[in-house]
Amino acid sequence: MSFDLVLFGGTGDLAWRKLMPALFQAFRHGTLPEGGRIIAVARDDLSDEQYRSLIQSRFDSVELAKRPTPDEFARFAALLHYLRMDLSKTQDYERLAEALKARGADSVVMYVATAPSLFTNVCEQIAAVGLNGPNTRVVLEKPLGHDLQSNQAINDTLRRVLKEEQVFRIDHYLGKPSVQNLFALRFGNALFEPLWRRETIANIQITIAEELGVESRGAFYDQTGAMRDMVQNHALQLLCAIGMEPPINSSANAIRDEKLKVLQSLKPWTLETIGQHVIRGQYAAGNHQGQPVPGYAQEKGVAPNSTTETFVALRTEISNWRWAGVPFYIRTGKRLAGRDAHIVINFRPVPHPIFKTPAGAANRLVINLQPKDGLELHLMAQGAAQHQTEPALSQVHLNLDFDQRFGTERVGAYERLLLDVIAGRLNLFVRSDEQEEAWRWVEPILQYWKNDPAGPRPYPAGSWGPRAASAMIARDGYCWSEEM
Ligand SMILES: NC(=O)C1=CN([C@@H]2O[C@H](COP(=O)(O)OP(=O)(O)OC[C@H]3O[C@@H](n4cnc5c(N)ncnc54)[C@H](OP(=O)(O)O)[C@@H]3O)[C@@H](O)[C@H]2O)C=CC1
Ligand SMILES: O=C1O[C@H](COP(=O)(O)O)[C@@H](O)[C@H](O)[C@H]1O
Repeated sequence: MSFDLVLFGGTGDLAWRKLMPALFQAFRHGTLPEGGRIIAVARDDLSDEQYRSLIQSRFDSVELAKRPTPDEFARFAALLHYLRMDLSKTQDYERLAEALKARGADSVVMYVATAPSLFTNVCEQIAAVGLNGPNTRVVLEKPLGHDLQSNQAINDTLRRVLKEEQVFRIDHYLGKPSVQNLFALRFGNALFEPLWRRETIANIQITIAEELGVESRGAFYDQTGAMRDMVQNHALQLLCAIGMEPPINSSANAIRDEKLKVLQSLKPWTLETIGQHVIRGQYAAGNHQGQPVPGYAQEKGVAPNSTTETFVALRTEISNWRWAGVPFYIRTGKRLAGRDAHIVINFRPVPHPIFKTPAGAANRLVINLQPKDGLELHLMAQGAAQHQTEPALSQVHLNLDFDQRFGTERVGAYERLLLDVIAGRLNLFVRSDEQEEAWRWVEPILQYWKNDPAGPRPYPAGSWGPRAASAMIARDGYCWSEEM
């Protein structure tokens, strides 16, 4: 099957850091279909050879195991081409159309890795030159819009020029092997299903902690913040994977239908619940791996008086029969104490204890997403022979390490997602209604913050966020995983 992959934004940060390394890995693994052509598009005046040299030099900063040998790069480079285009100019799309139509590949993937402000224009222009036929797939990066209204406007444009099944909205968390294992855990095993409900589960915690700050993306991030950057998409997708009903089959729409229902069932916000259950923070100067680091407001591209949040912790509920009354906590932030994404399922304690147990002890399933990838099941056990009249139990855990079991060379998120787009598989992409529902749910919080003079709470870089996040969960009688 021949394909053309047009990479709008071919000289940008995402293309260098994520997409090219992922395409090379697919090439190395022999999974990139034969007969492919990758056409990078940007405004610089470059020849194919100059573009290939640029890409080759960028591979020097890729970890050694993922770096091509000269021979591998020479073969990979033969797929790379460059087309100079200004995406705001109609006439430039004619040249693209000529290049693509002359070849007539079986499928054409348009990966729009440029500023979000160009998304709708690119899609309209593609259609205007007749490149929106059934063999075209358009990949759109996040963020798709800034709020519900702008997201709906983008989706309206997309609907006018493309069919929903031609649109691949990326959420790269769905491409992570650890997140796919979450679906495998729930829907490939019968063991947990009877326990996966309000009667047995006390609360669920989703943490996506980042150790890094905003790096070189300060100007972008300052307009975005953690709610739009991480909660509206990645964190809510994880919540859907945990909370959804088993889909009727593994088709994209069956999975998306169930995720949509979870989003529609999220407890609506009131001013009172936002005030009590949503904590926003911003990192102040602190430490990163023993070295002092500046606060967020001192980062390049960030306004010195910025009120953008770099941390969010919140409590919500899924209002349906399975989950009514079970708190779901979400927490994400930059410059936290470690890079650690995991989900904790805290089961209820035994109803009638006959053993002495550590305070607050109960079964717990920890789903490690990154950097560890695996499962930990925490159980109670009696250790060495006991002579007390009242036997005491301690906590032990079964530990399943997927990196050890399957190796760390598993297909990475962008590699998997790119291969899926080329093959036309939509399962790991987000449908417009899901995305709109997620925006609808975060919207009242964004509005509330606009009028909240208090601003985000400072937290020292290298900590676990503002103390108010611990106080919020403590009001329910629980604590975050690192305090357990
Ligand atoms: N970088 C990241 O880690 C992530 C990025 N994203 C999203 O990916 C997208 C790209 O981000 P990123 O790579 O960081 O952005 P960059 O600013 O680094 O790159 C933008 C790219 O678009 C090109 N471009 C901009 N304007 C035009 C134009 N008018 N005509 C032709 N090309 C143009 C630029 O080339 P030139 O200006 O030379 O023409 C460049 O290649 C954004 O939507 C971002 O939100 C999402 C998740 C993570
Ligand atoms: O989408 C984004 O994700 C990254 C975190 O991704 P990860 O795969 O490294 O966990 C985040 O740093 C970035 O701000 C956000 O735009």
